[in-house]
Amino acid sequence: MATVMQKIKDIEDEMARTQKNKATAHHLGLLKAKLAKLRRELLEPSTKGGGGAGGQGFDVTKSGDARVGLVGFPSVGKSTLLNKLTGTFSEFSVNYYIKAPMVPPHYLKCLQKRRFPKVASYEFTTLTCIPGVIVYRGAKIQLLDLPGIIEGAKDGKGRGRQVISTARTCNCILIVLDAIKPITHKRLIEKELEGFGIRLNKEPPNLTFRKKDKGGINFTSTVANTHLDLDTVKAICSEYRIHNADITLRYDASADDLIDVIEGSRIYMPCIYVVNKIDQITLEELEILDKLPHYCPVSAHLEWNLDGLLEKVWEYLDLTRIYTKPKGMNPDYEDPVILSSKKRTVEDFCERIHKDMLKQFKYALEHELEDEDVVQIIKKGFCGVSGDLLVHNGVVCYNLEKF
Ligand SMILES: Nc1nc2c(ncn2[C@@H]2O[C@H](COP(=O)(O)OP(=O)(O)OP(=O)(O)O)[C@@H](O)[C@H]2O)c(=O)[nH]1
Ligand SMILES: [K+]
Ligand SMILES: [Mg+2]
Repeated sequence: MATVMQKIKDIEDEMARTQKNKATAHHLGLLKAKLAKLRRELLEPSTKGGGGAGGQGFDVTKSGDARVGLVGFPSVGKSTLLNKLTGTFSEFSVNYYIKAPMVPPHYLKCLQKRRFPKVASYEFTTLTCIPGVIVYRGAKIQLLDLPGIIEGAKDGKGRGRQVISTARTCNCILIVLDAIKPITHKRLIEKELEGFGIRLNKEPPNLTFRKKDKGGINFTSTVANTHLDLDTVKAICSEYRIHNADITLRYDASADDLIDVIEGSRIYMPCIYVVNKIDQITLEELEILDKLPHYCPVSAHLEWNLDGLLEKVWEYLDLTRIYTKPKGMNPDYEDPVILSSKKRTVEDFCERIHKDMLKQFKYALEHELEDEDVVQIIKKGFCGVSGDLLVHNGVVCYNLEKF
């Protein structure tokens, strides 16, 4: 019997042979669905087809407000970059904690155990996942240096699957590229991540897919669509043994988008292409790189543009800083509470600082907080305090005192 790997290869070959046109669209859709199913099979730890590390990532405790993973081919400079970022920005980095008066004990513990990844000219210098932490604009950002991956990583080559499984747990991925290596490397790494269900710099498909008991496949679209027709949609659904469903597109979705929705478990993640070793290229080449979307050229070794990179990471993480203001004191601008921009209601804020606090609020929980808002928490007694919302010069106060 053909292995899963062989089946995947056969389908990929057939897709490459098949000309793309209206007549073959539904057949290609079917092949894509088959491929997605086989890839999932490969990733499930229980199946025999994949071998290797299954869907398990490295065992590194998540810490801080956000996690950023460095992914790339061997020897592109991932470890150099991590060392420089956590070393150069010492006022933001681990040293900060040692000087800071209120070092959370678990951070101290992880600092004492801290290792710096080894840098060397040979490939596969880093064989495990090495975490580092920086503090940037008050946010604790965990950086993960990951072993180099090679083509075929998602299918079990090298430590690739472990690397990509770990990448799935990140809030942002840095694909590190070598400025003097072929540009095709970018596409190869993207393919490896995509094969593992990671979608880069992409919003979740804006389409609804609702299974039902009867009525067949009902396909509607609110916009003109160029990729999907009823035949293709039916072919994809039949591959998943779905015979009754309502599908509504609100944009020009592709067969892959529909498959992503049916498969579920896709992760939509911001990604920055960090082109390293720009000390090796000409100014003209650098100017071209600088204009490409999502690119950030750096030289880790010479520490060029590392501040630019951090700024971009900050932008892509899209975090919201909320300062707290103890009663009768100035807001604490040193140690903000960090929220994701997608989860930043007062309720989310309370949940972050204390689960119990949530019970004490009755009002204002739905209010969305803005970056650099100040929140004053005034607690009184233990009983059901409720809140009055005051917004004053961009300062948000929850005045609970009068209750
Ligand atoms: N010229 C130049 N060389 C660099 C730069 N950054 C890293 N290097 C060199 O590239 C080589 C590989 O660096 P590493 O940091 O070990 O690369 P890596 O991606 O962690 O490699 P693996 O762990 O093996 O996957 C080393 O010889 C570094 O000195 C840079 O900005 N410019
Ligand atoms: K190396
Ligand atoms: Mg390394």
